Amino acid sequence: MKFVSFLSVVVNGEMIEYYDISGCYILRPWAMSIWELMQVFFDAEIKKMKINNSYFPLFVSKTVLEKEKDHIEGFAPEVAWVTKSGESELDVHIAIRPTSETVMYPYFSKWIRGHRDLPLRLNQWCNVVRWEFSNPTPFIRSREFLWQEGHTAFATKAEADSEVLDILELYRRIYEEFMAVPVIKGKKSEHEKFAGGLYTTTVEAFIPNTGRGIQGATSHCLGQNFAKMFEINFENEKGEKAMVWQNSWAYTTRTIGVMIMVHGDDKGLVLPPKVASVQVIVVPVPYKTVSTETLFDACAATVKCLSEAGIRAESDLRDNYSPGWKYSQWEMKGVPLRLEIGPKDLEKEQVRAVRRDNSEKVDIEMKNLAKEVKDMLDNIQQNLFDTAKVKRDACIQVVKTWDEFMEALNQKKMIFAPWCDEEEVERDVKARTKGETGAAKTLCSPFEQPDMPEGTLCFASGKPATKWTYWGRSY
Ligand SMILES: O=C(C[C@H]1NCCC[C@H]1O)Cn1cnc2c(c1=O)CCCC2
Ligand SMILES: [Mg+2]
Repeated sequence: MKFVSFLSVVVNGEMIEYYDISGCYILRPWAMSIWELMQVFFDAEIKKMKINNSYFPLFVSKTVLEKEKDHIEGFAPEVAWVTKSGESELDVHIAIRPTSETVMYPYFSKWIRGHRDLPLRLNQWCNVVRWEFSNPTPFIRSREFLWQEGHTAFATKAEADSEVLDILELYRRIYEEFMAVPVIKGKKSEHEKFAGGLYTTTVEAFIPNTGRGIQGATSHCLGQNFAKMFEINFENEKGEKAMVWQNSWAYTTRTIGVMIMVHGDDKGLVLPPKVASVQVIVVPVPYKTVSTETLFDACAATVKCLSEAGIRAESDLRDNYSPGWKYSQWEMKGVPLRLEIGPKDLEKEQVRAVRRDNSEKVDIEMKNLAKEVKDMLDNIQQNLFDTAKVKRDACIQVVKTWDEFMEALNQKKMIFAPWCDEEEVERDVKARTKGETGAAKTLCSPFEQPDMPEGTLCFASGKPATKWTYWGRSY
């Protein structure tokens, strides 16, 4: 899907309404229902891990936000401030949270005294504000977005390291099992990681149409950096004073934008069944040989049968639109499966099923309806993932030299290259590839590392390569 059609599809598909403040968007039910379906899964999973939801204030005072310079300095321009209430100036300016480390951690320090207070594991579902200036895009880059942010504290590094990967697996599942989007699990480079942390793990997606990588979600080990900053100590079993080991992790409404870009086609949105609030739309095809009432009753019975089988089905009985008009509207909205019911179908006690992913048409006997539709929805979910994976894999290009790298970059590839893992070299690649379409950067070093033959040299520096790393232009 071309980028320009992305902007029109999210509006025509009734997901987004533009708002009069740039970079802010209205999430209409067609989008909010996707967010909620993912939230149901993720919230249940973190509850199984004994992680508790909480809610911290939206506002953070200037003094607290700027407690640690290096945490905030790179981001300062993005922070939105409240400076007045009514006509009177606030003596202490108040920031709107762009993330909640500085909001939460003074209280982590207060609540964590002994090892029995650990692990402390909190999550919050909320909005954050980052007043970005680069091209605002619904879901992908907005000045306010919804996310969940997890913040956890442990007595040992081993526990933190383990949770980082548990959460990253949940993010992989969100993309691959719900959004049908293939992702690569890996570690961010020193240059790309969250500067306040020890290391960042990520699930990286790729958009074949634009040839850009996109960070899907991140799970950071913060080490003891914030514990030092906020004096989050505890008395360990030996009675010694020790600093906690912390993680923080988030996924955002950006996930919806990635799903749209990967699956959308020239007819509009294509929703994977797992995240479709309407999985099946039943459309009557009126004809003079049969009464509208009979037809509508058949549609209602079909919806009832599917709903009782746990399938999210609706019927479109509007009498002011033709079947054809309805077909293109529900295709634009990306409903995975359409069932048409006309006089012939009634006679033969069947329905005409039309798949949104590959436009296949097949007749289904009414008596097997629920089972056949369920199998078809599962097949659509799997087919969307398989198709996306084939497309994404076709974009991956292994390179060994700078020239091969530049050629692949200009062919909008997701580049896999042996790298010396030196930060200076990454900075240099960024500088050498700067252009109006953005510089190349590391996307991640995958956990699954192919073997590195003895003597392999870094594509950019010619030094001995130590890591296979994905590179590309990104969002
Ligand atoms: O937010 C994080 C790290 C972390 N925050 C909590 C959830 C996980 C992870 O995103 C990094 N970060 C990004 N963006 C900004 C900040 C920032 O710390 C601070 C202020 C302005 C913008
Ligand atoms: Mg940012």
